Amino acid sequence: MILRKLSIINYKNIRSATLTLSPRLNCFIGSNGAGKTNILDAVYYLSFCRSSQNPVDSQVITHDTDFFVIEGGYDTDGGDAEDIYCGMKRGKKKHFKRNRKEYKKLSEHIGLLPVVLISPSDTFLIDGGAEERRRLMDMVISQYDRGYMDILTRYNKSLQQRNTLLKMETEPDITLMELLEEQMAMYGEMLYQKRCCFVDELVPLFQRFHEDISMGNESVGLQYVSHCRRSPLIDVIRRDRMKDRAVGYSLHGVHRDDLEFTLDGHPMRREGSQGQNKTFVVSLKLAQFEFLKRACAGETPLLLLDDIFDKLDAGRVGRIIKMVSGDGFGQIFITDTNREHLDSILESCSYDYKIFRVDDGDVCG
Ligand SMILES: Nc1ncnc2c1ncn2[C@@H]1O[C@H](COP(=O)(O)OP(=O)(O)OP(=O)(O)O)[C@@H](O)[C@H]1O
Repeated sequence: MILRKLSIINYKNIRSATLTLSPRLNCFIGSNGAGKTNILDAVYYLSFCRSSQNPVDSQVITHDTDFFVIEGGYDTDGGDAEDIYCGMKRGKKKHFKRNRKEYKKLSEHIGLLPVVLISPSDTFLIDGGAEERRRLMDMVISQYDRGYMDILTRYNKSLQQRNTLLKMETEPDITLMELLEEQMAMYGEMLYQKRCCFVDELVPLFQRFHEDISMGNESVGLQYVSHCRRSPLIDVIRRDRMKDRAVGYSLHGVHRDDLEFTLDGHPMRREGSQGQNKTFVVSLKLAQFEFLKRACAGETPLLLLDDIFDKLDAGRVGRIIKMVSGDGFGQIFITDTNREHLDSILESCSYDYKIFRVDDGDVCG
């Protein structure tokens, strides 16, 4: 997958930019706050119909303007051209079109343009709550499994309805409670199976990348933790109905799933230094890239590398540079404030590249 051309109007601090991109390597250089991340975020938006940073669409519109437009011209690995348009007026619904035809449901678009973003906020995967790690699983699986989001939505709906019953002051309708529990168990087991398959395939890829970047200096682990592991989900949900009534929400189910990260057998969150945490999440995201490349019928995802070298020592930076400039990766977008890192990438790559300078929202190629 190649993004040939990107046009942006009024997206955050980028007022107007039309970029003809390199099919391999695109570097965005500029000082802090210049708008480098905003360009990568616009690319992310075209794949996920949302910003990676801001869930409120109206907030991505440039402050004193009342609409934004992002357009991308793509070539798939199969040779098809795809023109994707997204536009929104302040206070109105957003429009998302593929080859000039508006989507009925945005979920139909997810997965068409696989993308992996590696950014400084990825360390939330380690420091943040289980929700961050579940979101990672959901985001990756939904890119190659069209039915996944639908099952997740059905599960969440049953969960919400059950939680409403649990909060009732009067005794809830037992037949309805049982029905909702059966639905939660059915959709929950389906999500569990899909998450298990994903994690089983991801772990060896992750460990290989981690070993290459850290030169085997650290031993890391990643394990999927779920209530489904213990016994059938229906039993787990029903067993604690009284406790659930006391607290007013469902204590068990795949909405409590987590990924456990370890460093030399200890929890990563307590144990890892900033550089070790960064190495962990970069390896995890590169594994996600490799996984998606295999899962998305050979369509190579775009790789967005936002300021990834911070906190890493020179050896690790060098090994990551060597990796991503190799043949296994497709089109890359990379931001940095520091020319030095980019120069070493450019030295080690023998292929086409483009450098864009970003200054206060203006982009020059
Ligand atoms: N809706 C908006 N309208 C106008 N400007 C915005 C909007 N949202 C964010 N910005 C501006 O975008 C700028 C941040 O851009 P961005 O995160 O792309 O910077 P960067 O070049 O990646 O910087 P760094 O090197 O510090 O990561 C900030 O100055 C912020 O005020």
